[in-house]
Amino acid sequence: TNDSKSTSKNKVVAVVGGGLVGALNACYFAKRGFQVEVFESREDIREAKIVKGRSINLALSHRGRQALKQVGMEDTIVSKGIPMHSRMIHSLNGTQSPIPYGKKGQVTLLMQRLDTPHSAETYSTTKLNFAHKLLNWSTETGAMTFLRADGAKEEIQADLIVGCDGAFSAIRKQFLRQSRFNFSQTYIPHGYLELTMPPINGEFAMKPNYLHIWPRNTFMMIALPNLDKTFTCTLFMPFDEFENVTTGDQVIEFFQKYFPDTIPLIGADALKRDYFRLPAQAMVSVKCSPYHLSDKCVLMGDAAHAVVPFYGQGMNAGFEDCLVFNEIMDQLNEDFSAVLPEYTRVRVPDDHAIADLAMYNYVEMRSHVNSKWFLFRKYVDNTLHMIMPRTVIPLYTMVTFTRIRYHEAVKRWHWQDKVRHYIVHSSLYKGL
Ligand SMILES: Cc1cc2nc3c(=O)[nH]c(=O)nc-3n(C[C@H](O)[C@H](O)[C@H](O)COP(=O)(O)OP(=O)(O)OC[C@H]3O[C@@H](n4cnc5c(N)ncnc54)[C@H](O)[C@@H]3O)c2cc1C
Ligand SMILES: Cc1cnn(-c2ccc(OCc3ccccc3)c(C(=O)O)c2)c1-c1ccc(Cl)c(F)c1
Repeated sequence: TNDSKSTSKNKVVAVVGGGLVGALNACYFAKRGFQVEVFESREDIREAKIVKGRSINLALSHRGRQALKQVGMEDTIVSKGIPMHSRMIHSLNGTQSPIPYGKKGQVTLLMQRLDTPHSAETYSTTKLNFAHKLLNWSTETGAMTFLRADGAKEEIQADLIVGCDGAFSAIRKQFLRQSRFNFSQTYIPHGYLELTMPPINGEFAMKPNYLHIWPRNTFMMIALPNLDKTFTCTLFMPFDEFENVTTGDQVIEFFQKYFPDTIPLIGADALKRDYFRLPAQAMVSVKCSPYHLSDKCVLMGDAAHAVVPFYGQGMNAGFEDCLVFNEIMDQLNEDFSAVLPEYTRVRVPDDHAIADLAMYNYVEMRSHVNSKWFLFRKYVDNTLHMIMPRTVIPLYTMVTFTRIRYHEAVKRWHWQDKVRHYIVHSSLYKGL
């Protein structure tokens, strides 16, 4: 019909979910001249404080930065971020060992979760509808039903629906009823809890430009710096273990055993109080395909692929979804009937690869990564890379500091493992 030829000017794109990926997507479509309506179930976050239980700070790396750059948002986010150029590995005896990420400029950037949603408002053609919760939508007519704060139901139509409503997506529910839709969901036995490490005499309690890691096999903790000179510490531990720690004294005993250096920095009283502020949160891994439904609807971000946070790539992968979709919109000049299936064909293998890599990291770290092993592994990676920079690129480097497609990085990593095996073994035989 001739309206598919009409310019994007008078087409309406409904972005369901105003989180990190929804907000960025709104910018991408608005920049193209579409009329964008964002529907977000939560109240306007300018009123609401920190969302309960959500990770409040995140590691932004290369893929995410490239996506932000495309819509001119990189500078504002980067200016409010703190660069982390190395990991700081905390051993049980309190020794701190820095391991640089690699070359200069290879930094991961601390990003505050609350920064992006309102960036979408910079475009006049974008309307943010808060307190609009999607209840259902029809795959025949594309009509969406929203529940508003006043309890009224509102029916909305759009030329394209972009499902960015997170790991428990209501948009994806309709996909589950389509034949040939593949879906898997796995909860891991670990939970996470966030603790705040306050500044000491107005200064960071630890070195700020590092991603602090306490690898203790089953128990892991990380600390990311915040602009207000606090650190947000995230403790990862099996739910069974969380259930064993029920009193303040047991918390201190546990930290004394595994993270002794953090007790004076978090403060024993704050530790006893904050530890019980919220229950440990669950972590789920969701994989599905296809990501689209005819020329009507497409899933992006956690709605398409929720990953466990052991690679710090969930948001980066979701942001890269927006960038890849935009590249395909250019290639197929915004023809949704061609863009959507091509997006599924290109993006599913990569998002499934990072979901697998994140789960692999979780299993690796949970089973045998303590500080010695962490240091050894990274030392080997960095040394091999120094000796043969074009032959061996550490997997973490490919994932975090390049836009090598996630599934290509995995293929290359398997190939490198063979090469490394061969080098080690052949030199062993020579030595014998
Ligand atoms: C502990 C932890 C640490 C993490 N650390 C990192 C990190 O360091 N780096 C990184 O890249 N990623 C990290 N992540 C992953 C990152 O948080 C997610 O990948 C990212 O938030 C996904 O963004 P999204 O917009 O797709 O989904 P969400 O951020 O979940 O946003 C979904 C939005 O949709 C709204 N919504 C939901 N249902 C409806 C509905 N029915 N109607 C309307 N609106 C709805 C929600 O209110 C929400 O605002 C971490 C995750 C966790 C849990
Ligand atoms: C938020 C964020 C950003 N990046 N990373 C990350 C993840 C894994 C890493 O190595 C895995 C490994 C080290 C040694 C041996 C095998 C695997 C490294 C690294 O190489 O520095 C960095 C995280 C993160 C997230 C959760 C936990 Cl629990 C954690 F520790 C870190």
